[in-house]
Amino acid sequence: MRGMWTAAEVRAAEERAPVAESVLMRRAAFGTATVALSMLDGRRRVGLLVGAGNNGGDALWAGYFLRRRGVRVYAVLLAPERAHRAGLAAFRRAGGRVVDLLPEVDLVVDGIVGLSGRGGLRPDAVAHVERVTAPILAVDLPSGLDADTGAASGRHVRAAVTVTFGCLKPVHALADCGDVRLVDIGLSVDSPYLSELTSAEIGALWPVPGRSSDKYTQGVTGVAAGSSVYPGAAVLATGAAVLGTSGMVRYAGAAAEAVRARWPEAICTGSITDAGRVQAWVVGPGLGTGSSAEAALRTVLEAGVPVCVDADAITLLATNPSLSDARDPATPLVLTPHDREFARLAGAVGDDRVGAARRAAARFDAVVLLKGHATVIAAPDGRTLVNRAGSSWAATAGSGDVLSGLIGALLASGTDPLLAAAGAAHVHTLAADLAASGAPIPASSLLAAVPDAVRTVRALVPSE
Ligand SMILES: NC(=O)C1=CN([C@@H]2O[C@H](COP(=O)(O)OP(=O)(O)OC[C@H]3O[C@@H](n4cnc5c(N)ncnc54)[C@H](O)[C@@H]3O)[C@@H](O)[C@H]2O)[C@@H](O)CC1
Ligand SMILES: [K+]
Repeated sequence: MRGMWTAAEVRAAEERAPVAESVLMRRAAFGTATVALSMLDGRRRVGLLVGAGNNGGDALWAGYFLRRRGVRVYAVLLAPERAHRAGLAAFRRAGGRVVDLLPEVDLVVDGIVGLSGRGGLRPDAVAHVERVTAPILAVDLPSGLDADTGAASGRHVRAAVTVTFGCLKPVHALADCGDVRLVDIGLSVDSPYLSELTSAEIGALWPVPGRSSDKYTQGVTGVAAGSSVYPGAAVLATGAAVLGTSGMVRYAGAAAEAVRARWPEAICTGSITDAGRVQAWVVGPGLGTGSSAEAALRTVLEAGVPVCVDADAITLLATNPSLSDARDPATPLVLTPHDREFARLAGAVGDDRVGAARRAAARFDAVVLLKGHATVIAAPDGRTLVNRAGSSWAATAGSGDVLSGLIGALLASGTDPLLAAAGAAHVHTLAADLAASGAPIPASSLLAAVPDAVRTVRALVPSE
């Protein structure tokens, strides 16, 4: 698990550190210089863009270390009177040159602004950044991005590599920071604000049958989805539940014929009340928002088993909040909104996607999976995970139906709801990458790649 901490948490850790800020800065700068040398690969000209604070200080000290390795280093000071004094003195002593405009260089170090950055790049910084043709190494984070939210409220630096210190920050998973390198500077931090599971961890949590397993061991997933207008959503969600685990799947709804034709292994009925026992329900994809859909949602919420509420069922919950009263508060709920569904349910997402998901998770006492290129998954107890997509191929019609089917299958297996949602999101994006391999794909191809994706993450699990 890779943890990420907010700017405030990093500052608190800095204050607790047993060494002075200047020592931390030199460690950070030495790490930056080391990464810069690896990027230079023998070339010898570096430019620094230096802002007003300690981020610029890191860059200047990195320039000092680079000078000691014989690199020619030029620095543009964006706020000369506020440039880090000790860093600038060391840089000059070592033979670094302060210039008005960067000459042609092999690498540019972005020390414009770091953890304290607010808003996008200022116009003077934009002018310097726009002239850059060399790869950019961002110090701590690409300037112009927000450390905690990854949001770009204006122009920002596009970094080939970001070098960060002590611990990762949310921006490193929520925005494009290029290749992120972490340098240990001896900070100690508590439990993370946001975490990302590794593929091997997803592989380890994925339910697989043991020697004594039967079709019930991994639970029975119920799928209440689809309608005569949208039978495809039912076929996709049921298929994902079928392929996600080796547990059994029951489908209940108006698309029973279509589901039976595609997935003979699913047990199909026309109504939820006839479906029999399940260990988790998926409700919503293609269900519609009429009275029968509302009745279906109410029935599964009353069933006393974990429920994944997706698509139309989210809209129903948003328009009729009293439906939540049907739920036994002890049973887990997973909500899987995209931004528009989230807005109906809990107000506009805004720039702070992690904060928005966390607030909604607390308010609805549910795991909230907020879809995006970086999908944020928040649990009511505050644990928050992020799943980064390797590509955007999963952004296609029907893709969400596959995701909710996978979540349902993991919930039925008894997996912790936060991990069920995060595990499903991970396998879902991986399946999209595997299926697409560089070309657009329909959701049915994504679905067909689910076994390959599960195999891929399972293969990474270290054998006992
Ligand atoms: N906190 C820590 O533990 C450590 C921090 N270090 C460095 O210190 C940095 C944080 O330094 P500071 O808190 O001095 O702040 P920054 O260097 O991030 O920002 C400095 C000042 O720039 C101004 N500013 C804000 N937004 C701006 C924008 N969009 N454009 C231009 N100027 C803007 C503000 O006046 C701000 O106080 C970190 O990102 C990291 O690089 C490292 O030296 C290692 C240790
Ligand atoms: K920076």
